[in-house]
Amino acid sequence: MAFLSTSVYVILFILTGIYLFFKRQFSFFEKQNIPHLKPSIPFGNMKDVTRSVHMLDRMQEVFDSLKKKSKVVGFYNLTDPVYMITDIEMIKLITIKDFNNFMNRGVFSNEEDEPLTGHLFALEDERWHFLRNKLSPVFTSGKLKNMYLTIDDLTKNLVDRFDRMGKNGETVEAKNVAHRFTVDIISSVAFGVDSNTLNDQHTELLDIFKEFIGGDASLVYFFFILAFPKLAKKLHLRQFSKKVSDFFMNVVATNIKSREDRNDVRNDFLGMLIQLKNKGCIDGEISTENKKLTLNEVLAQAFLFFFAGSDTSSTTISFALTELAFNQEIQDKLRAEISELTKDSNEEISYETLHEMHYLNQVVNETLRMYTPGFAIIRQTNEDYKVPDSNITITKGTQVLIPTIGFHFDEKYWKNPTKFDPDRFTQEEIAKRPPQCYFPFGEGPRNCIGMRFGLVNVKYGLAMIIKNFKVTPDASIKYPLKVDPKNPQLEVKGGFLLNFEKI
Ligand code: HEM
Repeated sequence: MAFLSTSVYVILFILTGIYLFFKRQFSFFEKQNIPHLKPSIPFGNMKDVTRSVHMLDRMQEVFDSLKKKSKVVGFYNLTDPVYMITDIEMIKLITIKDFNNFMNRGVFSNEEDEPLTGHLFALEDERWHFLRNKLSPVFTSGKLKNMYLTIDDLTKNLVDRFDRMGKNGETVEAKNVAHRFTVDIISSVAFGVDSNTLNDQHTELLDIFKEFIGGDASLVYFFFILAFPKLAKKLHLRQFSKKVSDFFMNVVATNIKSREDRNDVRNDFLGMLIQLKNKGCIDGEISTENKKLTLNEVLAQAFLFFFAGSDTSSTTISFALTELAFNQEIQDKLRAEISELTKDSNEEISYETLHEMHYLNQVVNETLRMYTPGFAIIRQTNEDYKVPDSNITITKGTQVLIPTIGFHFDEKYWKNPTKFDPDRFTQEEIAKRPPQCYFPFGEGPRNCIGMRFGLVNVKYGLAMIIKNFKVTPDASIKYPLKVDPKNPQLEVKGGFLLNFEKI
């Protein structure tokens, strides 16, 4: 009997402790008098996210409900309070003017246990600064031009693949093919591996990618690590499974060694990373700091390029193709531009010609407005930050979230924002808007380092497909397109099912 009553006390004690913990966590914004949506125990503002609501839609909902109340509002990522920005002037302050206070993202990194987490996206302060300086020359347009031949070859494989599937009368899941295309490009230039997944070879890379993204169980794990990076590090949690880490470390380290043994010097990403490891600078670049990269630093960056670059680019291609399938007049106009600019060049698309395709640029910009793969930007404060012209102070060490998707659909800047309309991106229309309302690649010194490379992949892939095929939607796709809430990336519910008829 005495044992029973002790157990009841222990249970009551634990339950009271849990209740007080949630109460304290969820009073954060109330105490600061910052507007927020009521959190629910235990998920905060993340209730139903990954089940019936996509994270992107939840951010949009919070942004739309609170944007008129304050330029900074509250959002509970599970129990972790995060400040959400709803004002474009604040974007400029956080990402550019007061960058030194918002240099970091405060995301998980644990190089000791897991060297691959020492990548540019996660690194902080001086380590980030050092690597960003070292890596920036890798992404200049001159270097990109050197890699264009690789992209060119693989784009032809992409057309062949669609052609084969089209001839068989198959409806194609476009993301599956577009993802193989971007995986082939990035594994070639970042790892030195000719993966050829477009021709169904080396598909273990695709399996590893799936494992990296994970299923439902790992999504909860993913959000836990995102919300509590310091605790996750203390608990020695891994961000990637050992299988994923071992695979990449082995593949890339083996290719580095093989290139070094053969004295095989190339100008692709891996080649330049090897130069940074062995000499501390890239051939032909002037560097004030010749400190070299370690092997682990090189492996972590190659790993990041693969994951940051392949899915973002293939998602953009897939949404663009699907919108073009539903908007035939836009597709025809785009095809006319491509045909006009390639008629004197044996139908080839050179690097220079690609950059002359202004309507293609508009189509891609509009796709990235509506279907932004990086639908929010994260920063973390180093010090308390007083928000100008307000009573709000952003507390030191908390994260700040800039919901890109909220601004990309804000009627203040975009008329009829749910309509796919590339004409929003003519020079005249761009000049009518404040530039800060559109930022698919982030903003400021910590923006996307791979933007040029990503855009070339997307544009070249799209141009070659539209030049060669008439794309139509499968009857099963619903329009307007809805993203699948169960998928952490942006995917159409049911898949990007399209038909490709050779022209
Ligand atoms: C359509 C394609 C892409 C989109 C939409 C995209 C978007 C983004 C966004 C929104 C960020 C965060 C920026 C910020 O916080 O201000 C980012 C960061 C980053 N992206 Fe991309 N990205 C794309 C392609 C690529 C490619 C191809 C690579 C590399 C090969 C790449 C490498 C990176 C890296 C390394 C960072 C972290 C930069 C830093 O913290 O200094 N991305 N990207």
